Amino acid sequence: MTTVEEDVRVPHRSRLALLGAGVMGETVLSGLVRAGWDPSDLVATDRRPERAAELEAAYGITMTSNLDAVAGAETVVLVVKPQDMRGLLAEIAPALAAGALVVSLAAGVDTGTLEAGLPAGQPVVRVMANTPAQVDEGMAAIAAGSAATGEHLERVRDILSATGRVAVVPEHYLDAVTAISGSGPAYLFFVVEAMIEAGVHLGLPRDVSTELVVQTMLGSAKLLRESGEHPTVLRERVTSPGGTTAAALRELEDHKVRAAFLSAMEAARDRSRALAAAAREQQVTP
Ligand SMILES: NC(=O)C1=CN([C@@H]2O[C@H](COP(=O)(O)OP(=O)(O)OC[C@H]3O[C@@H](n4cnc5c(N)ncnc54)[C@H](O)[C@@H]3O)[C@@H](O)[C@H]2O)C=CC1
Ligand SMILES: O=C(O)[C@@H]1CCC=N1
Repeated sequence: MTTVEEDVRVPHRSRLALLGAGVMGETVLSGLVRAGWDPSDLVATDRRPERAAELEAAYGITMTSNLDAVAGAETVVLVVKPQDMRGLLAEIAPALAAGALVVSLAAGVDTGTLEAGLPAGQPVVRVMANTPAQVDEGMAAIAAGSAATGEHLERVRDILSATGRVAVVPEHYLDAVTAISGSGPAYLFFVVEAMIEAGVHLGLPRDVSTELVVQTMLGSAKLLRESGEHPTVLRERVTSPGGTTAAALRELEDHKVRAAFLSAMEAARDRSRALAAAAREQQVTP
């Protein structure tokens, strides 16, 4: 890890500043604290004062203004919504230390758009993460902007690997990554919800149905990971000829559930592209 350079403007000498401490921002911050980062090496901001107070109390992290946070930070992590990125870049660009690494977790917003809102040559890394990082089982994909080096990618990998797995990918994969692993937890929770309701419909008490479904989801994920088998093989092992599973799967195929998943993920990919286009149109030069 490089050291923070001396800078007389610096009110907080942080290693990492995180701007936008909502759901995903807290996911990153809490993971770093769990991984043993000293809270005094972290500084964060949120434009909602009550949210800032909540995180300060929960993690002992200094919550400050965007400009204070950015000045002197060697890594600046942006976790605001894509629609709020333009304003945030314009606000922080004059205060960024030369060479500070800017990391964006926003869906859609590409590194070209980020770079256009920052001083020339500022290194940028774009990330797509997900909420299972809250239990250290996250999946993140990262891509370098034009001025980011291997050292910058390694720094981001270090930050994110505190809470799960990290893949380095070409940037043009990131809209698809967003559709699959970024939004993915929501699809799986949706399936869990549907199965719990089905259990209730079949006469199971809600708590029993919930326990059955959640453990089945967890066990199936663990079996997939630990066996290394293809999901088709694992599904076939459950599907006895003429049995109950085959009857259920036939209904899922008849209701075009597989095609619905494909359409859903195309819609997510297209929305990521639309967010990128909107962010590009909003872009301002510092
Ligand atoms: N929630 C998720 O599962 C995932 C979210 N993301 C991305 O993370 C970003 C944040 O999403 P969420 O955390 O879900 O949204 P959120 O709405 O929970 O958090 C955004 C936070 O940013 C704060 N904020 C907005 N403008 C600000 C500014 N100028 N300065 C300081 N704070 C500001 C808001 O007060 C809010 O607390 C989005 O760009 C989203 O695409 C990416 C992957 C997964
Ligand atoms: O729904 C969204 O736009 C964000 C990006 C991926 C997950 N949540």
